[in-house]
Amino acid sequence: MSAHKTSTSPSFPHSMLHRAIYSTLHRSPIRYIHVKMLSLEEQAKKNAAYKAVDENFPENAKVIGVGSGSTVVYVAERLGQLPNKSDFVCIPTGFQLKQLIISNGLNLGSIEQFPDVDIAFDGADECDESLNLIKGGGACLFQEKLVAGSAKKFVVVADFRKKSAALGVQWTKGVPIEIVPNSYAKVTADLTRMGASKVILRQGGSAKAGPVITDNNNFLLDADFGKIEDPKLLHAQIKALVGVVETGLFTNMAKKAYFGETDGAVSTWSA
Ligand SMILES: O=C[C@H](O)[C@H](O)[C@H](O)COP(=O)(O)O
Repeated sequence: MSAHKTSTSPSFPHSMLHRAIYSTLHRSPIRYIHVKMLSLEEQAKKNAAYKAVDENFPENAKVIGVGSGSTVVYVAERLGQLPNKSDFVCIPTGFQLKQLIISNGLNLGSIEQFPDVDIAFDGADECDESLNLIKGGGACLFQEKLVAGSAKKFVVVADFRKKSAALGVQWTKGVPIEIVPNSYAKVTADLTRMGASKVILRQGGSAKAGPVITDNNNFLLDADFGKIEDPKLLHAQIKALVGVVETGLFTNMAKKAYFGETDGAVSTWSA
């Protein structure tokens, strides 16, 4: 399935913004003004998120799914600016968004209370032109799939770095796989037999000694399969392993993807 692509002019070109602020500062007697500048990547995330919300928020929507990561921060921000924000509830996909929903003055709900989601917005670690995704770089893949799978429409928001010719090409950390903790040795061996060149039990690094624990009290494996020719088949094979809760391969789920570009434009891919 080939994707339909569009690109729109920037509504607020990044370089123009920089030039305007630079010249204002140099003409001003007050030289030391604190200006919050977004990096190119952050501005791209924000542009994509704002446009995705503006173009897709359904009229009279009551239940909105909001995923996890650094890009959906701007989705929550935009939702919080809507004049009708008291008319809908937002369903988070993890602890991070629960807090952001509250801090943006939005109504917080749960997927147990509201299993029929009108639309879900979420980021991605990698997206191909058929809108297959790798997700889970932030350890939230299970609840993300639960919410996206409950939504009438699933829209991806990302910056230019996430576009890829095929999964496993741009994102080289491996496919995130959520597993029941005591199955990690068995599932690691299974994945290696299936052809993974490297399987890593994700660690908390300097923030935590030992493995990352997901919001569902599970572990994560990152399994490197190189370039993934058939994401749907690979997902089915991994999912069939005893111990696997969910994979970070999202296939046939997203309807549209918004990418913030380096020049301030937003391009889209459609399924
Ligand atoms: O588990 C995390 C999620 O799948 C994120 O949506 C994904 O990692 C993308 O995050 P970001 O928007 O920070 O690139």
